[in-house]
Amino acid sequence: ELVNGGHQDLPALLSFKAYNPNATALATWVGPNPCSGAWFGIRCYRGRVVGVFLDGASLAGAVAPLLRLGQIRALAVRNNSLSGALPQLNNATASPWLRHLLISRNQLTGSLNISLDALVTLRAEHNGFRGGLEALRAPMLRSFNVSGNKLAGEISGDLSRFPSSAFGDNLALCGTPLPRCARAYNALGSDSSSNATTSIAAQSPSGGVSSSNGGFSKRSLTALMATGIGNGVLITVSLAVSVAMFVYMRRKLRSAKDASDAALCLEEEDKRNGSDDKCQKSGGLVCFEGGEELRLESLLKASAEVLGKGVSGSTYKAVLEDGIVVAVKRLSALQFPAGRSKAFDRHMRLVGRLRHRHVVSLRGYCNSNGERLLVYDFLPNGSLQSLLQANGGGARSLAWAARKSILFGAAQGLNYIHTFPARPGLVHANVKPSNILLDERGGACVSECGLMRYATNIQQAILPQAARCPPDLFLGRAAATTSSAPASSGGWHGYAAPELAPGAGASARATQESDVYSFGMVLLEVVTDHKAADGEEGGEGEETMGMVKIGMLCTAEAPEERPTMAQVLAMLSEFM
Ligand SMILES: Nc1ncnc2c1ncn2[C@@H]1O[C@H](COP(=O)(O)OP(=O)(O)OP(=O)(O)O)[C@@H](O)[C@H]1O
Repeated sequence: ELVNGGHQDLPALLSFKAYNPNATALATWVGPNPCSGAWFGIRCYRGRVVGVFLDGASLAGAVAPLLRLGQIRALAVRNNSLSGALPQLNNATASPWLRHLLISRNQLTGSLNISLDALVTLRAEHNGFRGGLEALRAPMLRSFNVSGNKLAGEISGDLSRFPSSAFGDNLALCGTPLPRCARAYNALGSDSSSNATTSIAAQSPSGGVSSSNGGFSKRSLTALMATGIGNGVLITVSLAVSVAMFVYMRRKLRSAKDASDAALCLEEEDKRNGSDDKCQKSGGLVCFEGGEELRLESLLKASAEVLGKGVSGSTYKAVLEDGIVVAVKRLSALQFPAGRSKAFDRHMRLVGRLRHRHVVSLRGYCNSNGERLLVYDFLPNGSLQSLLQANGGGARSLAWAARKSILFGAAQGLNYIHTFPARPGLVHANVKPSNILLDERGGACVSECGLMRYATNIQQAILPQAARCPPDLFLGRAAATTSSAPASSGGWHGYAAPELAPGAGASARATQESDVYSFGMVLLEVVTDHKAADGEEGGEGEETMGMVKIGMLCTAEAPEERPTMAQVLAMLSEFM
């Protein structure tokens, strides 16, 4: 590491320090050897600097010198005042080992001209980057966000696999996962057009329509979890558990050499040494693809609001320190008692692998001390339930094309789940409108795959038999609502298949056939609600009848008579 008598990485670090001669964070950057162990925020490996961790250190100047460090693998300088352009980064100009580049919330400008084979994390949100994304090539990228910049142009190729929240609030980005470039597609109808390109950061605090206490003021997730929503006994227990977990995690993190370092799972990656296992232990949180940056500590500290409470638990919208928004589901201790932990873990690891544009991605989960938290992508446009419930004719204004698109999307998501290579095959087990969420474009995403198979007291939540008839065809909205479940109950309601009814026996388990039944119930509600509200237009009457037929097939009494989701999808595609 010594070149001409000096440490090879010294010039780059001192160039950076020159911008910040009086910065407290860099006060320890003195002496000839950055790897002496005394330099704050520096991580070395075999005598070379491999990590620089200076988040929130009130630093100014250019980031370029740090990117000249020849062996750097992780650079985290979020929440500073760094400015100037990001240099062109490729395997010749930058460290070929650079895996994590976290530069969000600075004042960086210029274009994102990056072509790095090893790059896994690129967090560049909330800067002033301009231009397009065509010069961004990083085949290994798993965690990515460029929202809140001034980017424009088409999102194409590999980058399209990231969620729309990764691109939001830019000047003029378009193409999958954002609306098409030529003309913004708006599946939700006229009123929601402004939502189509809204960034996570710019969303309304209530996250669009939700079934819940919309006016809840923002508080930390720990505080909200501790307060609970309506369960006095759980307050103390959850507070104790949360505080215990928090303290435990803090101690663990403090013992680490550098707290920021922990955020990158760097050590784990070094240990795994190229293993392609995508799950990493991240401070008590098992994280999956796209959730690598999640830490339990920051989750618990996140500002949060209640989205709603169902039988399986409570769901919160949590805004993390770096502006990332996630939905955190805290499973009810009653429904998910501590036992069967291994089976639960196995299931979650499987669900964490589901990646489909019509399935809400699980980014991580935590299962310890009886506390079970699931972290999902936050979907900003509420659920199908909230759409159908919207009063003042809101549901009726949902265009026929949008209804078909939501059903088609949900069917694709379910079909993906059913055909996912797993033994035994995956079952959703709780298909209902509140578990069909809407993304930025109004596209449907199926949420909470398989959770209910691990609930133990679910029978208590089942509504009376009377609530389980399919909604009467062509009834008005009010009548249809009465015949299905009270939407706010959040329980296992009228969408569940008859073979799972109370009294069917403890051994009655949800199956792919019962999922098809529930989907059929949802379909009938969506289709008949429209007919009652809007009257016929063009070929819609015929289409309605055709769709109703599909719904009736799905809701056949005998499970074996129901079509598979693949068949349902094929039938639905006739109408798309
Ligand atoms: N990932 C998410 N993004 C945005 N909103 C969500 C997300 N997950 C759930 N929600 C919303 O939060 C609310 C509560 O959801 P939750 O899953 O806790 O209850 P539920 O679906 O009503 O009942 P159940 O417990 O049976 O699933 C619902 O309105 C749901 O649409």
